[in-house]
Amino acid sequence: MQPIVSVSNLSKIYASGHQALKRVSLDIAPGEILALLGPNGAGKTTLISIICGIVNASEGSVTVGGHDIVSGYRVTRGMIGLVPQELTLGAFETVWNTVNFSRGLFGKKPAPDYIEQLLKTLSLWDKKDSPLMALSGGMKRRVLIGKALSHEPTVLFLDEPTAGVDVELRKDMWALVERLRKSGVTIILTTHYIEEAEAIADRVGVISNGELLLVEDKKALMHKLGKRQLIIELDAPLSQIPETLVSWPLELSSDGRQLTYTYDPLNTDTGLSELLQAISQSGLLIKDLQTTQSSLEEIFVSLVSTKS
Ligand SMILES: Nc1ncnc2c1ncn2[C@@H]1O[C@H](COP(=O)(O)OP(=O)(O)OP(=O)(O)O)[C@@H](O)[C@H]1O
Repeated sequence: MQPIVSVSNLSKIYASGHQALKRVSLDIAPGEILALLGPNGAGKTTLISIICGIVNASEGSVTVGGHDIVSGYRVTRGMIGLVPQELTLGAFETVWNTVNFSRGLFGKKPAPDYIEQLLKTLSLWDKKDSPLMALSGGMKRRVLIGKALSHEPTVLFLDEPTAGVDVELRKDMWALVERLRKSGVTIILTTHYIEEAEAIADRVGVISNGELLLVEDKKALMHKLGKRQLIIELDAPLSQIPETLVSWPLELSSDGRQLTYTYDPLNTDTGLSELLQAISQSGLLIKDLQTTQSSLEEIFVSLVSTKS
């Protein structure tokens, strides 16, 4: 399938001499949710800003829907909706007027039915006549999304959509992103929150120091890089690991009640059966067993730290 957004060898050196992007290449498939994950200053906003035509690239090229973003700026900008990081809204205008006005800026004919549907999707319909200053922070964020979607773009960029938002609202936002995807919009979001990428993305891109370290299917990434641990809770505490088990890479907890065995779930031979047999042969009684999978956060931290 042809990518909806294609970024090729993109570099950006700001006038200050700072290189914010280093030869980034990335294809985004129609209808996917891609999360760009990276620490402060990694280059996420710079990447989005170039694709949206707000910042010029120093090198490389980008196409949106097959059109070059420089020579075909009007077409590509019309295909894109951008929700910026900051809340930049007037105070006295109503929700209805704000969103309709944004549509007009793209030279689109009024479409009250579409805007009504959009405001309903965003749970803003009952606020359509409210002035923006009367809205909560979460509602204002949704108005920004409404503005970004007012001209019916096919690609939506969300720059840190849930920064500074409480947990409940964050979950609402995730549900909203899923609803938007179902309506056929491709979504690219930047985030510092690993759990956000874990919760909603199909693919995850990790940016650090202007470099795209990887872009991978979220599940495959967690599967590939994730280690699993078997935690064995013992019936009685141990002061040390018994002789018969010292050849196993086991860790004993400080209270002597837990043994932890770390293994690679992708290995055909995880050693689990043999380990459990050896434990039973050594006379230890097992009270409980549990396994844990390392999270995207651990994977992310280890990736970024090995590269810096
Ligand atoms: N106009 C500019 N002039 C000079 N340097 C800039 C400019 N804009 C951004 N930078 C620098 O480029 C780097 C990347 O910034 P960018 O805003 O793209 O990062 P980010 O990943 O979006 O960070 P954050 O998560 O904090 O928003 C940073 O070091 C930043 O200071």
